[in-house]
Amino acid sequence: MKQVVIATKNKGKAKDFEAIFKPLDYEVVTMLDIASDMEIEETGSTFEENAIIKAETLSKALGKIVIADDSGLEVDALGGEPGVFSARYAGDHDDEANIQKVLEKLIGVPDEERTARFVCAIAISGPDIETKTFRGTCEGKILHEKRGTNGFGYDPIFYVPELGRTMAELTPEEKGAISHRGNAIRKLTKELPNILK
Ligand SMILES: O=c1[nH]c(=O)c2ncn([C@@H]3O[C@H](COP(=O)(O)OP(=O)(O)OP(=O)(O)O)[C@@H](O)[C@H]3O)c2[nH]1
Ligand SMILES: [Mg+2]
Repeated sequence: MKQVVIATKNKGKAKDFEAIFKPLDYEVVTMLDIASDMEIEETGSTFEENAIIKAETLSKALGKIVIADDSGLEVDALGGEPGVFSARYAGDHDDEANIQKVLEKLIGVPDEERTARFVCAIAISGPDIETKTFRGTCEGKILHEKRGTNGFGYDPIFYVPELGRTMAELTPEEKGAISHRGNAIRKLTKELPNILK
């Protein structure tokens, strides 16, 4: 089976990528499998900058084509926070603390003003290709409490109006069909023949 290497250590993202790439006959390999000791500092101020840092760093280390994902939640009533700091908003990769911080900051904010979006920047980098990025988004609303147990991060408080469910109430395949990550990857796969030529 063909392999796709993803510069991530996030198990939740890895599952999302598997749901999207398996139907395309790709095996997903992540840093958890091949570079678990490697730390990549995310010093960028945009999702795109961080995705490029991750893709280029791992690609140079492996000498292979690598895809990276930098993503996060933008809450309108919080001026776009947590944004690029989504993974470390309250505690480093502490999903529960991060969720509670968003919910506390939104106390008193009425439903119609709880609009938000997930953003995902995918970067692809490789020895013989020019680094490129693709952005996918997914619009939704922040609930007052958690619902559902699938997914990761802020999924339990992110309500998708068109589906009447939170991201954490979707299967990985349902999430991939509408998510920021799925949308960014679909843009990438459309361009892949031009990138790899
Ligand atoms: O509910 C969510 N559903 C999603 O689909 C999603 N995508 C991103 N996020 C949040 O944004 C951070 C990314 O930060 P991030 O891009 O730096 O990734 P990360 O540090 O977790 O892993 P890595 O890929 O950098 O190794 C994550 O940790 C989450 O808090 C999501 N939350
Ligand atoms: Mg990260």
